Amino acid sequence: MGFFPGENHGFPLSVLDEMIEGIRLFNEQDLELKKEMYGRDGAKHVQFNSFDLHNSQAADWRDTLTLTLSHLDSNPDPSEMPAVCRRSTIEYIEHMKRLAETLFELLSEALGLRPDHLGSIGCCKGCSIVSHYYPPCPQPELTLGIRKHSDAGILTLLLQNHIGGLQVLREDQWFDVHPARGVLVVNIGDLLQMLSNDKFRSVKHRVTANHVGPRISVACFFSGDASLLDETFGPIKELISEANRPRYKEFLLKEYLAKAVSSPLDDKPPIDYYKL
Ligand SMILES: O=C(O)CCC(=O)C(=O)O
Ligand SMILES: [Fe+2]
Repeated sequence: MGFFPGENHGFPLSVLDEMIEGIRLFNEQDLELKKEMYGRDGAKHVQFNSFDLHNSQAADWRDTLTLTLSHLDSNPDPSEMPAVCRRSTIEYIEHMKRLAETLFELLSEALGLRPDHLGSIGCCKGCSIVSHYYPPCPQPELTLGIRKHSDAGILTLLLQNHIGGLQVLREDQWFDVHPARGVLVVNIGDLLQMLSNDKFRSVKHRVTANHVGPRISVACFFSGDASLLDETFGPIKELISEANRPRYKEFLLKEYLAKAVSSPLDDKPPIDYYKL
C-alpha cells in the first residue's frame, strides 16, 4: 500500500473533490431515483446495492455503486450512469487510466522487468469504479463499514473523503490510514501478489463504522478485462528460477474472478486455492 500525491502528477484536486461530491449527491437523492440503479446479479454496467448483503453472515454499514468497464480503452456509455455523477465519473476515469499506466510501468521496473511488461499482459485493461457511501452509524462498535479483506484484483487506486475509518493490518495490529486531500491510496491486490510470485504483497484492510459521516470512498479496481478471461495467469515466468520456485499454480483468469465475485468478504480468499 502506498500514497500518491496527486498534484505532482498534474491532477487537478477538483477532479477528486468532484468525484466524491458526485457520489454524495447520488446517495442523498430520492430513493426512487436510486432504485433505478439497483441490481445484484452483475448484469448491468452500473449497479447500486449493499454489496454482499445477501451472501454474507453479517451486513456491513454502507451502500455501494459499482460501474464496470470491460475495457479501459472504451469509454463507459454515459447514458447508463446516474445523471448526478456522470460528468465527474467520466473525468475521474480518464485520470485513473493515465495514473494506472504510469504505476504499472513503475511496478514492472520494480520487479526487474521491462517497463511495459505488466501492461503487455493486460494489467491496465478493464477497471471497475466501486463507490462506497458509509452513513453515520449510531452504534459503530456493533458493526464495520467493510470487513477485513484483501483486494482480489491486480491493483486498487482508492480515494477517500475526510472521514477516516480505513485501517490496514500489519503484524496483527490495525493501523489507521488517515485521509488527506489530494492523496490516493494504492493497494496491491491478490492477483498482483500471485503474478509477482510474492515479491509484492496484498494487504488486509477494513473500514470501521463511524458516529460521524458520511464517509465516501471510491475504489478503482484493475483486474483485467473480458479479452483476458480465457488467459492463463500465474507467477510471471521471468521471475521464476531454481532459487525462486513458483509459489502459485497457474489458473484461468475467469475461474479466479468467478471465485472472487461469488465468495463473501469474510470467506476463504480465492488466492488460497492456488498456493503451492
Ligand atoms: O472505503 C474504503 O476506504 C475501502 C474500500 C475497500 O476496501 C474496497 O472497496 O475494497
Ligand atoms: Fe478493499
